[in-house]
Amino acid sequence: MITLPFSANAFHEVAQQLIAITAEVARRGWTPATSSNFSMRLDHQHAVITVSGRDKGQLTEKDFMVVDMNGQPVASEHRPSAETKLHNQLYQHDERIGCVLHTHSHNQTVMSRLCAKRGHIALEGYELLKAFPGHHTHDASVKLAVLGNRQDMDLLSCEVAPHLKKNGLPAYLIEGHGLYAWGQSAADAMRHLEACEFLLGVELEMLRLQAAPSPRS
Ligand SMILES: CSCCC(=O)C(=O)COP(=O)(O)O
Ligand SMILES: [Zn+2]
Repeated sequence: MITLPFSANAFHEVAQQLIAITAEVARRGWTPATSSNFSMRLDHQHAVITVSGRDKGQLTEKDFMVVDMNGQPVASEHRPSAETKLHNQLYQHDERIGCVLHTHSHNQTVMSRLCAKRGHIALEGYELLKAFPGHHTHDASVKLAVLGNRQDMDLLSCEVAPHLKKNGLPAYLIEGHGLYAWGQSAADAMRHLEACEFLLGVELEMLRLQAAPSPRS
């Protein structure tokens, strides 16, 4: 009998939670063309993450695997997500982080390109800011960081590191790429992802309306 260095029951439970969330995220169209990746902390030393290259709208338990906190596969022949390093960076940054969701929605991609030079998107005056931890009023201004994209995950994680030190929103955008959002639980991470997606959609709509000729002119 093979002894696994993690609990098979815990893997099953975590994979089922991720399957439910990813099916919903994919249904909303935020995971085109096999993009996106999803993970949850399994225990102190392990995380469950999507296998690289899978259609994220069709995930079953076979599309998840376990990695250690250095991103090495554990008891799996599969290749973990190409972006495993960014997930592990978050788990190592804060022991309380339990789930990381990465998506490539239309709104995330367009807004990341429009705001890349500024390096952030200011979100102000929205009741939905209260979806983020520590925010109790619409009357606030928070910055969603927009980081430069890189193919080298070591370099990309270096872009991310200063953002994590600032203790800002539990999310960041990568230019022309997509959004990372996280939380203590899968539900928290999903709430943060949904709030970012909604607010980016509203900001994009406002930019469109400001650019359009007014109906009276
Ligand atoms: C086809 S999208 C390019 C890779 C990417 O950005 C992504 O999110 C999916 O990569 P993975 O290795 O996790 O499937
Ligand atoms: Zn990606």
